[in-house]
Amino acid sequence: MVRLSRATLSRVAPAARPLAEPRVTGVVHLGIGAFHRAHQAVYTERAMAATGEDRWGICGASQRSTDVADRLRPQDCLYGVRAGDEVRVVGSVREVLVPGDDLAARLAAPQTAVVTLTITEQAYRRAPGPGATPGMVSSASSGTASGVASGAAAGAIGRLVAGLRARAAADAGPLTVLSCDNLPDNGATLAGLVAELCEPRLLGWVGENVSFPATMVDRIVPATTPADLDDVAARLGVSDLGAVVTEPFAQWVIEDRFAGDRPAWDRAGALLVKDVRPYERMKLRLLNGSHSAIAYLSGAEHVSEAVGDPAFAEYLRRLMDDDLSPTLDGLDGFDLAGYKESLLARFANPGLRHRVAQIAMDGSQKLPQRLLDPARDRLAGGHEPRWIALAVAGWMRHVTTARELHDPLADRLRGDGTAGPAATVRRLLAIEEIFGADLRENRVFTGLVTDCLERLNAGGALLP
Ligand SMILES: NC(=O)c1ccc[n+]([C@@H]2O[C@H](COP(=O)([O-])OP(=O)(O)OC[C@H]3O[C@@H](n4cnc5c(N)ncnc54)[C@H](O)[C@@H]3O)[C@@H](O)[C@H]2O)c1
Ligand SMILES: O=P(O)(O)OC[C@@H](O)[C@@H](O)[C@H](O)[C@H](O)CO
Repeated sequence: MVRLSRATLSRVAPAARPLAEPRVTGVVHLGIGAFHRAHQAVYTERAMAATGEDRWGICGASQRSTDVADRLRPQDCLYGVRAGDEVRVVGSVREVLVPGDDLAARLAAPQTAVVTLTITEQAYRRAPGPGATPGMVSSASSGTASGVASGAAAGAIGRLVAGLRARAAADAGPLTVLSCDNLPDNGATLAGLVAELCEPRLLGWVGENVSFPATMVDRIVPATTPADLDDVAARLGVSDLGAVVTEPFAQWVIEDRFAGDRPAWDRAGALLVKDVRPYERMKLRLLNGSHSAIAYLSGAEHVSEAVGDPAFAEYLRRLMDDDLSPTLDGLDGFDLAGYKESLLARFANPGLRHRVAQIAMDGSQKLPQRLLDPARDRLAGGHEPRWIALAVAGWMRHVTTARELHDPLADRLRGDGTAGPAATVRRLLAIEEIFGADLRENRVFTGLVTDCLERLNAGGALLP
């Protein structure tokens, strides 16, 4: 079958062709994975279509491999997004850079006004040790602020800082940097990590010229499978190695604090607000918290199968109702009950082959914001977060028994397989990077997690 490209677009049904054809690159994106292609790139294309502007083309940068570039470059960076039964070719991406390409030059270009990032939670991790560089876990000892300045060896945030340095030198104007990763306070978190890597003069320039608004992003985008590619090709009539499959739902809430110009994302359905935090907590705790519970407790291969089991769906309801939603505030007038039911319906979507193994990855970087912060809130109010404790016990069982463990802390998480539940809980709760210094001291929490792990190991029922 002929490959998707500008030259073969005429074979695609008119209704499935791109909505916009940008002529200028105004956005640089770090970490051009599946999520960016199905979320920010779609909003950006719709924004251009709504305004007629053609200056918000995207330059995507792959940080770690040439895979996405190898797929998209032969297709003139066009790719299909299938949401439900609808497939459309997206035209907002203009260029994909690979490691070694001059990312700093793109960040320093005056027409670049916005940088977006989806570099995964672990890329924001502060590696242990003095002078460590975020996203540089394995080479922490060589990461100093001046080492980052030299560029190539540093992680994604180091490369962003190198770009900011080039932009400051070129006096290329203000820039907005938007973290679109599933982290609490993602804007402030990123700003803090950037600040740690800036020398004083650059820090002054960043303070005056760069903003880091917080964002809440939502759209379930599983990793694309070969079957997805076949399906999209059949629907488009051309082969497409960059396709992504997602759900019809999409949400983007952005703190309205831009340093300069931006695409009209509000015209594409994004919500620009003063304070993202209530939305961000709601989504990280209810959606992502439930996702992690599914990943460590359900035993299913895909999310839809897990929620198809009525007993497991009931567990998720109790987790959300009893332990997670009571920790949310600032949502007056918002239909929280409707939101929770809509999450279960989204999870049940049989068209999304969302593997629980994908969600289970890097749990040490996800648990704190998804499940441990709400557990703290409940404990502080004198409540027993038993459903959260069950999910945490599920994670403990996972990290101590998984044949392959994908986690930056894997070496510290694996056990020798001989310890009993109480010793396992004690050992894992002592990892401060995950549990802080407080949870291991909390008798209620320790007791709940130990009971749950005993029950799980004994093959006990999830619901008492
Ligand atoms: N997929 C979703 O449903 C979804 C929804 C909301 C938010 N997100 C956010 O987007 C992130 C990426 O999801 P995805 O589905 O695109 O994943 P993906 O695996 O398709 O892409 C991940 C991208 O991040 C880069 N990356 C990975 N580790 C990195 C590191 N240490 N430093 C720098 N870059 C790194 C990869 O090179 C790749 O470009 C998630 O971790 C999450 O924070 C995803
Ligand atoms: O993408 P991660 O690895 O942060 O987490 C896995 C899922 O929980 C997540 O991707 C959700 O699908 C997404 O956050 C929905 O908006």
